[in-house]
Amino acid sequence: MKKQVKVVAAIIENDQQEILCALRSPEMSIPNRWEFPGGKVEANEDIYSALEREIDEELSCKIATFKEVFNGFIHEYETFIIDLISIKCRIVEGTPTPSEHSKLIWLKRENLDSLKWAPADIPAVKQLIQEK
Ligand SMILES: Nc1nc2c([nH]c(=O)n2[C@H]2C[C@H](O)[C@@H](COP(=O)(O)OP(=O)(O)OP(=O)(O)O)O2)c(=O)[nH]1
Repeated sequence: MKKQVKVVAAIIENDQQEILCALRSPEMSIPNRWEFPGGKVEANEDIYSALEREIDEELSCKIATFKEVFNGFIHEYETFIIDLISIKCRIVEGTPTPSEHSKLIWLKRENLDSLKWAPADIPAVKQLIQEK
């Protein structure tokens, strides 16, 4: 049976209504695809604290999360099943600086579909494009 992992992803919007997009590096799983930064929720961790921890580790900055899920989607990859939970956030301290990702870019909603997203992210991307 495939393992199911619970992953939280940050939809970080800046004052110019742009969204932070992160490119997975060639060394990561699902290489060279764009995603919303984040990672796996650990046992006994709530989704919001998990996201704050992941963003601190991956991007060296602090976020505040909206305490609601923007989009939840279960996607079956070849080797595992992902329960991807996307949550809107804003930066409260520091500037996002990549440590694992190849690149970070800020994009207006209408340009989000120009990127090659990780398959599990597509519903969240579509919802973002449609919401305004
Ligand atoms: N952070 C994040 N991960 C995503 C997204 N979409 C998506 O399919 N994923 C996948 C990629 C990874 O397999 C997994 C997240 O794991 P992770 O970012 O903690 O990476 P990891 O190094 O612990 O995982 P792995 O490479 O060992 O599989 O979810 C997304 O938008 N954000």
